[in-house]
Amino acid sequence: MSLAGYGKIIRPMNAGVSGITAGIAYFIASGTQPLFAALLFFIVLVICGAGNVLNDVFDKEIDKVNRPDRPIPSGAVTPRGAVVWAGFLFGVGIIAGCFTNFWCLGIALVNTTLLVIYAAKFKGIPLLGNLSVAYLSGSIFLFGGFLVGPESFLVMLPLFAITFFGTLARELLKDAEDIEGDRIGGARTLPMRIGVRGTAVLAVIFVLCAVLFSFVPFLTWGIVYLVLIGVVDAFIILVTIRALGFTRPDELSASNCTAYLKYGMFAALFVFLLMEISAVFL
Ligand SMILES: CC(C)=CCC/C(C)=C/CC/C(C)=C/CC/C(C)=C/COC[C@H](O)COP(=O)(O)O
Ligand SMILES: CC(C)=CCC/C(C)=C/CC/C(C)=C/CC/C(C)=C/COP(=O)(O)OP(=O)(O)O
Ligand SMILES: [Mg+2]
Repeated sequence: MSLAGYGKIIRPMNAGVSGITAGIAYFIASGTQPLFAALLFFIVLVICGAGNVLNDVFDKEIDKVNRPDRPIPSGAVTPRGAVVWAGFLFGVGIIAGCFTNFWCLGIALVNTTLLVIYAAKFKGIPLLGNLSVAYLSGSIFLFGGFLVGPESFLVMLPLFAITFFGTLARELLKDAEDIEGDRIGGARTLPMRIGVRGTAVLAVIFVLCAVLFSFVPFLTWGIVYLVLIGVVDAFIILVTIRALGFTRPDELSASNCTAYLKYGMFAALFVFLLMEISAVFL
């Protein structure tokens, strides 16, 4: 057992970027209090981290095949220790959520419940697991906006849609990479039914939906945003179209398409941040 393992198992990059996303959403919704943004960052960091930990607990058999280097299959963290760690993080996140408002606390409770159900059940149900993670990612924008108030919903909706469809595409491609391990672990995923190529076609369709929604914020942020997000969109489309050329999970894994797609998603978040900074300071 290692303390580093308890840090690694929360997937600090994903949890940290998810937390930063909540802060960006708060300022996009016209929030002005940095302390509130920090509170949102912290809540998403610990709840997302808890979800990642619990995911690895339920995936320990699958990860022995797909990701043997992860903390639980590698022995750095025991399953029991991970369950306690996830419970602690969820508890801290919900308690911190009590210092927000009714809407944010509601989302925190719903997302905590969904993360548990996803790890235990939905992940093994074709498409339902993917839709759950896509909603969870998109909900970060709603969560950040709702601290300003429910009137932010329409402003955050396009950002929710961009994130929902972008994450949905990536989740499907990740499942296409993991077909062998998921089959051993007893999970039933959409790529098992439609194959790698069919999954890539769906991923391209969902990425194109995300790209279409990514043009909506042009109405607020103007031509500079359109140029920057256009470059990011082009990268994301090219990376996803590349997946069409593969028919086997190992080919798709070796291409690093899902990693590049994540970097493209992070680049999109950076464009949102840049636009918000320029709107406030320039
Ligand atoms: C077309 C376009 C502009 C798309 C961009 C969509 C967008 C802004 C996505 C941001 C998504 C987001 C909030 C990401 C935060 C961190 C993250 C990757 C969350 C989802 O993680 C679930 C995933 O299954 C974790 O897997 P892995 O990364 O392999 O550990
Ligand atoms: C808005 C609030 C309060 C919380 C939401 C915070 C979250 C969870 C946002 C992002 C979505 C996310 C990171 C979900 C975590 C669950 C997860 C790790 C899904 C992927 O699991 P698998 O399908 O097993 O794939 P892996 O191979 O990566 O384990
Ligand atoms: Mg997993």
